[in-house]
Amino acid sequence: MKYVSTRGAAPAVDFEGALLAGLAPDGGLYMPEGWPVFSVQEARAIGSLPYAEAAAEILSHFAGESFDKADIAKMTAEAYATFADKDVAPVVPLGGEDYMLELFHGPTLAFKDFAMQILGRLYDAALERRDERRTIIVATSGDTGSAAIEALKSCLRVNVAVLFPEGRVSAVQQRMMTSVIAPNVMNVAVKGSFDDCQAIVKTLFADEAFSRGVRLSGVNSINWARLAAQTVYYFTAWARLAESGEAVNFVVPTGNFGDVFAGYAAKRMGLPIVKLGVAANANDILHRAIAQGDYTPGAVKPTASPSMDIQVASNFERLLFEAKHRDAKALRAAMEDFAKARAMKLDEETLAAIRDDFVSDAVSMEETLAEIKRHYEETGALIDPHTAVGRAAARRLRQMGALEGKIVTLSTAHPAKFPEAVKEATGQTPALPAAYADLFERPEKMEHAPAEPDAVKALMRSAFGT
Ligand SMILES: Cc1ncc(COP(=O)(O)O)c(C=O)c1O
Ligand SMILES: N[C@@H](CCOP(=O)(O)O)C(=O)O
Repeated sequence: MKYVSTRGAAPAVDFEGALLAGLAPDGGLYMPEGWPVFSVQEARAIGSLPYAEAAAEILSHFAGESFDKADIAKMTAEAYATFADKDVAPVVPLGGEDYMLELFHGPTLAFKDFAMQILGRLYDAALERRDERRTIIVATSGDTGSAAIEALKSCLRVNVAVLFPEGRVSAVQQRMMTSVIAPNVMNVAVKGSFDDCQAIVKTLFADEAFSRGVRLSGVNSINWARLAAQTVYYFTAWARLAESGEAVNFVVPTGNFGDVFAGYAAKRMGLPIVKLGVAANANDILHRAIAQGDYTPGAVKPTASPSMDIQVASNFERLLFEAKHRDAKALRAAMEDFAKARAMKLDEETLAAIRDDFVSDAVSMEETLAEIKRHYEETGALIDPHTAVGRAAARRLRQMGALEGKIVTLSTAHPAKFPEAVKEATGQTPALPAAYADLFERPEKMEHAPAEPDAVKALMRSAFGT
């Protein structure tokens, strides 16, 4: 299996090349040259396997010649043994045709662990056999950072620099990153938004001398291997629900458009999905893009669901690539115009292609808190604010008739990562799992930087001696 850049000006690479590169050298994102396609029977057989085996099956299709299936199976067995729930990604009925897919049972309590626990092991194996090192840069709005640190902190061949927006992640999220004190890990509190952090990452990739010098790599969802691993839970959830092979809907709380794009990939791989619901918070650029064709970022607004406080969503480029029939030249021009104008209007053909697969909604902060309260009163269970955005959107999309039949909402984080919002909504404080009981007694270590690439470069050079 080969991987091509969405901007068409970089050579195709194999899975290992895409994994270790993160971003393509032309600034584009790698995409599989073609989709592996399964019949409904095959999808059911894969989705009904124990989670780690389903993951090995799907990932081996993406990995091609890069990794042996047996090696991948060993990695997935180890990776998902770190999860607290025996089902790894349990599906919880909510009544009627509504379900929740719980994705927060991994070591850092958010869905990012599903892919990151695999990526750490793939990096280890690839760098060991190449006898190479990499410097990994991560932009985070709170969850990717801790998942990456947890997965990579004991990789001997990588250094990890994590950029997070100062004061814009929850206290638990921050501590889960900054309390890991290891020689190959550096946390940087950046004065700015997540978009500023993500823009610095892309600038450093584009800086050829720096990027080549430090052997830069990235494990944000720009990295195709992240999305490949995230397709798996769509298969296992569907197999549990669709007794007669019928199609179901998924509603996905969305920020960088990675998780919902993994759902789209699953659909392209033959999984019967009616629609994918994009649930945004007040940073509603993706809802405006899908509903009105207007992809124009505003200033990032702080909300009760901080991990989704994102305007420029990296993976939207992957969707545009597909919607424009993989016309990389046209997309490259569109992305260059977008970089200059900070606005993009989607043409009718592109919009129609997107609307074949997606519906969308945006949920305000008041609605998010009201949803946490409603869910608690109706079920006795606490949900985190990102999940609440998904549930509120799912209910509204059903009421409007935009979604019919079974709806699975992705529950993307543990409520204890966002105790302030949950308490405000319900008066209850969700308890952190035992592994984090002393989180606030642990020492913290972090650097501080303005939202400037040169400042981050200097910190990376001094921390890692590169
Ligand atoms: C808890 C949580 N939910 C939802 C999202 C949105 O996921 P994505 O960025 O893949 O759209 C994120 C991060 O972005 C997150 O951390
Ligand atoms: N919500 C994310 C933002 C980065 O997303 P990614 O999926 O591209 O890594 C976070 O928690 O950091």
